[in-house]
Amino acid sequence: MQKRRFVLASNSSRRIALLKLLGYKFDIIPHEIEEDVCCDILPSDLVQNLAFLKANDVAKRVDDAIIIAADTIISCKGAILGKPKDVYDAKRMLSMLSGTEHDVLSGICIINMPLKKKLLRIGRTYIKIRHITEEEIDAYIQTGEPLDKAGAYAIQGKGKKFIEKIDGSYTNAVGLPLEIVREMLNNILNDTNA
Ligand SMILES: Cc1cn([C@H]2C[C@H](O)[C@@H](COP(=O)(O)OP(=O)(O)OP(=O)(O)O)O2)c(=O)[nH]c1=O
Repeated sequence: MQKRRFVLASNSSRRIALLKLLGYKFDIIPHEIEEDVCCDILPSDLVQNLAFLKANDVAKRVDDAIIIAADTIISCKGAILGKPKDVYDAKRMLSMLSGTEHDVLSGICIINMPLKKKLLRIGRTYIKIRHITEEEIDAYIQTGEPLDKAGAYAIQGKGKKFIEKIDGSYTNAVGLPLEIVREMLNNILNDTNA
């Protein structure tokens, strides 16, 4: 049987670390997509579309492989939050999220190039954030942690102190729902033609 090559289309150190936990050997080829978090689309459609664009971007640059990509956004009171543009945007996001509840959505796309098949799934985690004072927001932004995270916080980092409640997959909030990815990869490996 032809040896399958797995590729993670990501630059995220968190996604790389999470995928390693599943025990698969994989190459890392960062996508080159400019993510545009627009608001005239359902959050669930947006996050899956972005995950597909990332996987498809790398699929154009490799021979037959199984490509995994993901995208994570925050959906809060009708607003969609991606990564902050700058420290001011990070402050806007954290002020909006302070004292509220919201969903973290991660879209997963796996392209099985040998079979020309595409799998799309979505993970959803409910998060409740306590009230955060302006001084705490400014101090948190100073750490730099918020600047490359959707919603300008990291549940797995210094941002954990703001989290009042988590309902659902922790790894989904970090950016790669392992339960879902494991199931998708098992489906692909069980696919007799793969
Ligand atoms: C909500 C939340 C997001 N994040 C991260 C996950 C993602 O890396 C990032 C959202 O940005 P994404 O655009 O999903 O991903 P990325 O640009 O970091 O990486 P790539 O597109 O190359 O795969 O926010 C956390 O690390 N912790 C959290 O609690």
